[in-house]
Amino acid sequence: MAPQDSDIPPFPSDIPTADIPTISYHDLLSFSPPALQAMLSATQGVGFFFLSHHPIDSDFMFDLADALFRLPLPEKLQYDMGSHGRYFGYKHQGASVVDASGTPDINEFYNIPKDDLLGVTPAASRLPQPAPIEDHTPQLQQFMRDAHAVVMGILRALEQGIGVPEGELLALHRLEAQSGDQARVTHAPPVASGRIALGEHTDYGSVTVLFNRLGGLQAMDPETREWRYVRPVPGCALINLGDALVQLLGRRVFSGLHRVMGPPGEQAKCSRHSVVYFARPNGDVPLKSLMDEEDGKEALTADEWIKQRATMRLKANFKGQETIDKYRAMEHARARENDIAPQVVSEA
Ligand SMILES: O=C(O)CCC(=O)C(=O)O
Ligand SMILES: [Fe+2]
Repeated sequence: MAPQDSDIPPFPSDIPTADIPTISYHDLLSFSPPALQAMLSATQGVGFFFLSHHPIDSDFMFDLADALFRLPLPEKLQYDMGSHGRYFGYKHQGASVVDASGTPDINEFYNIPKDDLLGVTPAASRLPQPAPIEDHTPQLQQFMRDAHAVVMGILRALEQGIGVPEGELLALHRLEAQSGDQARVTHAPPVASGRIALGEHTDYGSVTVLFNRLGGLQAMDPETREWRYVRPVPGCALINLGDALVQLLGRRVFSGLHRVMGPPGEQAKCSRHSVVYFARPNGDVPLKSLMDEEDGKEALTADEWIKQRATMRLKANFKGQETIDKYRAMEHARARENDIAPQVVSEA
């Protein structure tokens, strides 16, 4: 199935790639002014930054993904996310669409709930998990705690950089409170470089922590509106912000528009896994700006928002361009098209 690190063909050196800065986690934790400034420009521009010097071990998650996706399809379908009301479990290939005309996707993925793994959900309500997940429970718990801690570090740096009163964002993202946080593993079989494996989207939550070994991810350049491959940086996590956080911060930052294509060059021969931690606000948090006057509009809670966004691309709910347009404008590229400028952010 997916190749080991050592036998992955190199990412081609002759294709244009997205211009994504690398920022040290230590520098964000110490509020280094250049690091805060780099984070703000990235989250108001391309929407992504690489994070070096972080403590998260993601290697075992690639092995877990291999074991999980190798299970026979009928077994995976026992955990299908369509079978209960929560956005957790297995999404099979073709369950979502990648474009306005309804082309099916070629990614399968599996969402693992933070609340079930860390005991926030009462035992009787936890979802059953397949053996590869059960077998890795302690490591997964550690992965979730470490990824969540890194997200808290990023949120603290954003508070500092944007001028949110200290602790306000952190209080809405408590590890021990109910939320839609999840770890995700994905799998795409070898696909030609020009084919879309996962359609263009912004993430729904607060902060996404992504690990890639193979190319395939593309980010939209907000200036040129062109898609650019993201070259994975070994040892770094790739960070982007989601629409829930954009709303909490009154659009002072944006979520990066991205999609997954067949990997470039020689890498197109390989099966591809990615590993993700999606951090979201606690479920009952209303998604309205923490920093602006009340506009009197009823705000959705984080749980309501995630549910709407997460299910919009499932084939059963998808109504073409109408569905895509309804959830637009949190991302920079689209915001520019609609002439929404980022709000001014205080110098870090
Ligand atoms: O596979 C990747 O590199 C990105 C996956 C992604 O964008 C997602 O799962 O939301
Ligand atoms: Fe994504």
